[in-house]
Amino acid sequence: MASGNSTPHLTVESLNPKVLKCEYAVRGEIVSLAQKLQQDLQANPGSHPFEEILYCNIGNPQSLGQQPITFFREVLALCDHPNILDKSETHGLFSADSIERVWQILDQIPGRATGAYSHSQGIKGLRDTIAAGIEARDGFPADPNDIFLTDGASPAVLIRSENDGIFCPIPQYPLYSASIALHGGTLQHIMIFSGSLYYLDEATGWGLEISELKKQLETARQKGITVRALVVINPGNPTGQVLAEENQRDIVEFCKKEGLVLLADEVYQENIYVPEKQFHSFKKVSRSMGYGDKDIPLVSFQSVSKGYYGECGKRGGYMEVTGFSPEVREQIYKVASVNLCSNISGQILASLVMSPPNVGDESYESYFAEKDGIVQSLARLAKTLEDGLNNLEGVTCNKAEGAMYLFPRIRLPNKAIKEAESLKKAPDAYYATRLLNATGIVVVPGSGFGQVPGTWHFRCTILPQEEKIPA
Ligand SMILES: Cc1ncc(COP(=O)(O)O)c(CN[C@@H]2CONC2=O)c1O
Repeated sequence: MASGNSTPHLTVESLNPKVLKCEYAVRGEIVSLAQKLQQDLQANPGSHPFEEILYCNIGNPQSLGQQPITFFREVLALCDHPNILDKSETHGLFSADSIERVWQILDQIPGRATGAYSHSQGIKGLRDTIAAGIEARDGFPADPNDIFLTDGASPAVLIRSENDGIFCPIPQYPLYSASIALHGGTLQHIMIFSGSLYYLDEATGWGLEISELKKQLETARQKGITVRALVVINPGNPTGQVLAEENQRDIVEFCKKEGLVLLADEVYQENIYVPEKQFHSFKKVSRSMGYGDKDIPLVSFQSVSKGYYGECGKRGGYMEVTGFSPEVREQIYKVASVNLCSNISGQILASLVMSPPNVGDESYESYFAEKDGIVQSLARLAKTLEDGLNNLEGVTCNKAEGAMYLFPRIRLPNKAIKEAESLKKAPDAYYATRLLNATGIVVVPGSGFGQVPGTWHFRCTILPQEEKIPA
């Protein structure tokens, strides 16, 4: 007898509250509205005061016309179809060094099968290549067994309970706040301490003041929160700053002294646009201070989604896990093994990103020309957009030293703020909605990243093709 109960078992109310608490502004309601406007334009051209939607909300370079790196794609294509490797036509279409690299990679894959599951940390030979690439970058040893290949830079955040805190920068990339919400921890914002609110000082280019970190840690402890890790995103998202090496040393010292795990998100390490800044990995900084594997727990994240490669959809990346006891390492491995392994194309791409063609290789000239062309274009875009935004009334914008975004501050008249409040919207979300409806440009409200109360921002990517930037 069918039960008379027609009440649906699964409702929003019965979902895991941690899921409801999780927010990710990069693809929030503004994007949903943009997709609706896009459908309008397709159905009724001329139905809005613009011809196209310009998605400046997400760091997705190839969706805006950036071309993939030829060498990387030649290797990926042949790895997935090795049957043509020996054909003469193939040698006419693919470079000798990409064919050579494919043989090397396939010899590292059991059964040469890119369709098979791999080791849960990723294919050992590819981890060897990545570790060698890290050593070449930093000048310090890297152990392939510390490398976990991942489907993108998805952090392994160590959370025990609601009273565990993770220090995240404000503004922060909402992957962290979302992940922490899902895992049930507390997001302990750097520079935000209860009572007197103090954030990263926009006027000093978003640097990390250690003195305030110390105060914040004290406040957290008084609230009974056990801060366990510090997330640093360098270059920064959404703020685009590149940390000075001195500042990095202070951060390492702070984590060492306070017993914090340092989570170094370095996915924009190849996105540096100003000559006065260079990328220094936190691994290199900590080792140059004499801190070895036994002295500081450090997890470094890299991704194939950013840099000059922009292979977001291939879902590749790694985390280098150092400084943990064998027992903790075992637990991290166990969690990684639950997902069996990351996708093989992403693994191959991660190894290519960390070991691209060298001077003298057949592909080097074309590889370097493509890479340099993309990085120089991004640098021009960052500067052009920064200047354009600073010329707008009521807008001020720090330069983007790196990464892929600008995070301008907008000064809104009280009338607009009142109107936003009446619509129960954050003023910068109201601004972003009005901007979208008027121009078709999609940006992310600053309230999705966190900001000093009473200040309003939005995040805009530097990714549209150069010819579109003047408009
Ligand atoms: C700082 C940072 N870390 C990690 C990631 C995750 O990257 P993958 O999972 O693709 O490796 C991103 C993606 N950036 C998002 C996506 O596009 N715009 C953003 O702000 C990021 O900006």
